[in-house]
Parts: sequence; C-alpha cells; structure tokens
Amino acid sequence: NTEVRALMDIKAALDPENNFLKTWTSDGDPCSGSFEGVACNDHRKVANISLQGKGLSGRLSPAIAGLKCLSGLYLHYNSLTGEIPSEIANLTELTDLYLNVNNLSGSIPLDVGNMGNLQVLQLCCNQLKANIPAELGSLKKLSVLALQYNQLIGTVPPSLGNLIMLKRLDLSYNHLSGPIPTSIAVIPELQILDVRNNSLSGFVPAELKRLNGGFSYGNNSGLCGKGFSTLRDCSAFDDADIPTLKPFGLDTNHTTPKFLPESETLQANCSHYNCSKSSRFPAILIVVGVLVVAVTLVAAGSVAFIRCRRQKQKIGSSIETADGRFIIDQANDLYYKSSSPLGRLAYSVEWDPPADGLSSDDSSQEVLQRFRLHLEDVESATQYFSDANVLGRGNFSTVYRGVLRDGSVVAIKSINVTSCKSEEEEFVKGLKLLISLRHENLVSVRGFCCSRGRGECFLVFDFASNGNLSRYLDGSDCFLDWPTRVSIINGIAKGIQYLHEDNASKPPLLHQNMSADKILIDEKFNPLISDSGLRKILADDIIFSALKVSAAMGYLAPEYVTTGRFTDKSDVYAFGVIVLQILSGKQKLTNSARSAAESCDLKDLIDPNLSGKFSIFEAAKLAKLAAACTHELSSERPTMEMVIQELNKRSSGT
Ligand SMILES: Nc1ncnc2c1ncn2[C@@H]1O[C@H](COP(=O)(O)OP(=O)(O)OP(=O)(O)O)[C@@H](O)[C@H]1O
Repeated sequence: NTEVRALMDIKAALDPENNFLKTWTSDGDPCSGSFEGVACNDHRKVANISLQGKGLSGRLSPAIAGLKCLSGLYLHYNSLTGEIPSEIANLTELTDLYLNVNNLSGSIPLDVGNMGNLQVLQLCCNQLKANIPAELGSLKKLSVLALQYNQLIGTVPPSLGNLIMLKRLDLSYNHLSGPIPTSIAVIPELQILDVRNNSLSGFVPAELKRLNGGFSYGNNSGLCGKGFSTLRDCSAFDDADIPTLKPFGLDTNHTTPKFLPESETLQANCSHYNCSKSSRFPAILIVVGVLVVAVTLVAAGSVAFIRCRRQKQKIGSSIETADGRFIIDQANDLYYKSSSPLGRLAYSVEWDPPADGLSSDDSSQEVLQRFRLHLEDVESATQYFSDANVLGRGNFSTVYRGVLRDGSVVAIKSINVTSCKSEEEEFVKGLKLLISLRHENLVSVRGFCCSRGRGECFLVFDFASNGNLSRYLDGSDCFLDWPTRVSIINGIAKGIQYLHEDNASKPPLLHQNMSADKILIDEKFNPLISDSGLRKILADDIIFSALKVSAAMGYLAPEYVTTGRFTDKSDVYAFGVIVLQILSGKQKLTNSARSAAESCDLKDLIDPNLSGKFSIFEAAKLAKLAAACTHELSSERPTMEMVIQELNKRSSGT
C-alpha cells in the first residue's frame, strides 16, 4: 500500500542505519500498533508519527507528503539534518508540526502557508537561515509559532498579524532586523511575544504593554518606546521606523532591508520634517535638536552600559579550569561547537536569579532567601565535588552525597545552567514551587544555590539512606518482605495523589518521570518520590529527553507516543508499572506480567523470593489495581484518588 511505501522511504531517510526504526517493515501493518511511534485514524490511515527524542540523525524525506491524513508529526529532540522538504506543505490535515531541537538547515518552505490546519509550528533550535516567509500569515489556525534559536534574517513580516488565533510567538535568538509590526501587537489572542536577542529597531508598538511580562524584548539595542521599563524613549531619529505606516497584508518586500544606513536615515528624517522650510520655527528646532542630541547621547550611553553589563554577565557561563580560573572565550566557543543543539541554549543574561533581587513579592522572596545556601556550603558538604561523593551522574545532572555543617546528611543535585529554563522568571517560579512541595512521601528540598561562576544550580535534598527501589528488584541481596512492599505501594500512591491534587498551597502537578529509580527509601523504609516538580525548572528539551529514558524503561504511557501529551493518567500508568515491579520483584516486566495481574494469576506474578509469604487477598487486590492502572486506554485507568480509595478499602477489608 502507498502509505507503507511512504513510511519505508521516510524510514530510510530518518534512520539510514536502521538502528531505531526496526519495527517499521515493508510487510508490516502500520495500523496494527507494531510500527514504533505510528498511530492511525479510524479509517486506518496514518494520523500520527511520534518519534521525539529517538536519536534519529537522518533527514526528513519528501515522501512524508504521501501520508495525506497525517495530523501530528513529532520529530523534536533528534539530530536531523538537511532541509525541511517543501513537499511537507501538501500535508493539509497537519495540526502539529514539531521539528524543534534538531540540526535542520536551509529555509522555512514558502508553501507552508498552504497548511491551513496547522495549530503548532515548532521549529526552534535548528540552523534555519533566510527570511521568515510572509506566507506564514495565511495559517489562520496557528496558535504557537516558535522559531527561536535559529539564524533567521530579514524583517518580521507584518503578515504575521493575520494570525488571529496566535497565542505565542517566539522569534528570540535570531538575526532579525527592522521594527516589530504593529499588526502583531494587536493580535487579540497573543499572550507571549519573545523577540529577545535580535537586531530589531524602531518604535515598539504601545499595544504590547497589555502583555506585561509576556513581552520579552531584551538585547535589541535599536528598539525604543514609552512605558516599557528598560526601553529608551524614542527620539526623532527613530521616527523613520514607525511600523504602523506599513501595510497590514502580505508584505512581499520584506526580504529587502527596510532600514537605511545612518546617513541616509538622517536625510530621510530631514525630508520627513521638511528641513528646507525649517526657517518657520528656527528657535524651536534648535531646542528640539539640542534635546534630541542629548537624549540620543544618554540613550547611546545607556545601551553601551547595558551591553557592557550583559557582557559581564555572560562571563557567568564560563567554565572553570583545574586551578580555579575561568576561561571565558573558550566556554562560549564550547557552546557553539557543541554537537547538541542544546549547547546553544546557554544563558546570556542574568543568572544567580534569587541573589539578584527579582521583582517578586516580598514573601516569596523571603522564602527563597530562607532556603538559599552559599556555594561554600555546597563545596564543603561535597568536599569540593569529590568523585568519591558522586551517587550518580545523569544526562543533565550529577548527584553527590554531602554533609552540611550541622552534620546532617544530604543529597545534592547539580544541574547545568544549559539544562535549566532559559526564562529567568519561569525558573524562579519553578524553584519556589519545588521548595513549597511538602509531603511525607516526597523527598524534601533543604536548600538551593545557583552559582553564576560555576554555571550550575544545586538542589539540596534530605538523604534517603536506603537507596532507591531498583536496588530491591531482580533478586539482589536487598530483600523487601511483604508488609514493607505493601506499605511502599501505599506511600507512593499518597505521594502521587498529593502532587495531582489542587490545594491552597500548590497547583496540581504531574511528575512525568516516575520510575523505580525515582522512588527512594528512607531509614524507616518509607518511600520518598524524588524529582517531584523538577520539570518546572528544567528546559523543555531536557524534559523530553527524560521522557525518552522513561519510554525505554517501560514507564511511558502509550498515549504519549501517539498524542505527545502527558496527563495525570500517564503518571497513573507509571505507578501501575512500579506496582507490578514491586509485586514481581523484577525490574524488567514481561508482557505476561500484566496479563497475569489482570487474570490474578498470582503464581506467575508474585516474586518467588517471598516463598509464598504474602497475603493472597492483598496480592489479588494489588494485581487488579496494577492492571487497571496500566490499561492501554487512559480513560479506563483510575485517578490517583480512586487508587487511594481502593487501597484504603483493601486495608479495612483485612
Ligand atoms: N535524596 C537522595 N538520597 C539518596 N540518594 C539519592 C537522593 N537523590 C538521588 N539519589 C541517588 O543518586 C543517584 C542519581 O540520582 P538520579 O537518578 O535522581 O539523578 P540523575 O543521575 O541526575 O538521573 P536522571 O538524569 O535520571 O535524573 C541515584 O542512585 C539516586 O538513587
């Protein structure tokens, strides 16, 4: 069939070595569920391809256009190279296109404007050059347009103002010039506009004030405007750039720079203000001229000062040599040479946020201050980050065992700055939330420290002396008796329920990375869930990579693969997998474990190392619960509240 042929072409280009897509075979059925990451619609047509974070290093084939009913294409967080094929524009049913965090080059195909159903266009963190096509303005259903961290040039097309559903527009960290079109500023749904780190200039439309913190414009020295805290006021020299004068529709000329060299701008201003007739108000003009020169000098001075300050702040992303000095240039170089596109996500502005006195309210600032530790505390606790104290190294962090000055033992998680949220305000908000989480079955945060010098943030947790749950699986020398297993299951459920619930002190939260490794065991054999809320301070790409690990370990719910969406029921799925692991005593579950749980075949399910010392009633209840939690359909899984009720019923029934 033609779809299988298209899929085989796509596979050959995406995964030329056949390392990751072995399940895609020319004699297979993509709608049987056997093709990894492929899901079909009711008409047995391919509707979704979800291969995010799979390590794919090939290209995207033009054959993709053969999947006419595709509505979601999720290829983010891979290492794809080459250009985005223009044939992609034939996918008129596509609603979600995620190609972010790859190494794609070339331009955004002009015909993308034909994809009238597109709602999310995620192209961030690639190497796309060229202009932003004005044709994007035809995507009337688009709500997210994310083009940040590319090398896009030219001006921002005013036609983007036609995107009436647009909620988020991110153009930051590109090489864009010219003004911010007023047409964009008046999009009714717009909540986030990020244009930081470009070369934009001219008046900032006053309408953008309504976005408050949702409008980020730093590091565009040519921008000016009234009522924006860090923008200089506009002078007469900025008048020529007034964006409101530009047409609203498709701007076919946007590829040519609209801005003249400084000398010509002066002439342009001159004719604009009708210099030849200036004798009508000579005195006023002289006064205005003096004022303009003075304002310009002050503005230029401020810009130079801000730049100089920023330059200094960039030093924060330096690396330390063995003798404790910082190598500034090499560090910046390293970010750019890094093979991972994430390397480019280095902080370029303020770091050490809580220390810098943010504009948050006093009480929450006080909370941060209360939990803030000094770098020396962390250094001495870990004996200067001695290898002997390393408990584990992950993809984005290292965990050390440490002893604080008061003698208490802690675990210290060091997270690289490039793995944290790049938006300072969001990061601090996440940090506050993380600190506020308090429950007997969650690992508590004792303190934190963000070091500009080291380019790292340290989270300090209570130490769980009995390691993690994985240590007790697979017949290792550590053995858990039946009552301990039951109480651990109860504790984990209570911890997740606390995360999911909405109460006065916290919003509902998803864990998203639950596994036996993340269940720590304290000295009384209570389970403590670690890394709860951590994703609130991590960069999206890091969260995706964690999900990839989760998938490889069998904790990721099937709906994430097909829809790319994670819900509370996805956490419930991971909980069900952990219950099966505890009951069977095995890390790796076979397909038969779930069927044994479903049919209450305890003989095949329960860990033989228990030598039959378990309650049949409890085991049967827990097996049924685990089967329900790992149901293929998320709608069939219980909520955590229902799980707790079930567990309580069980204890009152014994
Ligand atoms: N609070 C703690 N008390 C005791 N041990 C801990 C604590 N936190 C983490 N550890 C241990 O440190 C090691 C590394 O922790 P963890 O797996 O959470 O971080 P990681 O290495 O950064 O991995 P990942 O990238 O999956 O988050 C694990 O063996 C874990 O059990």
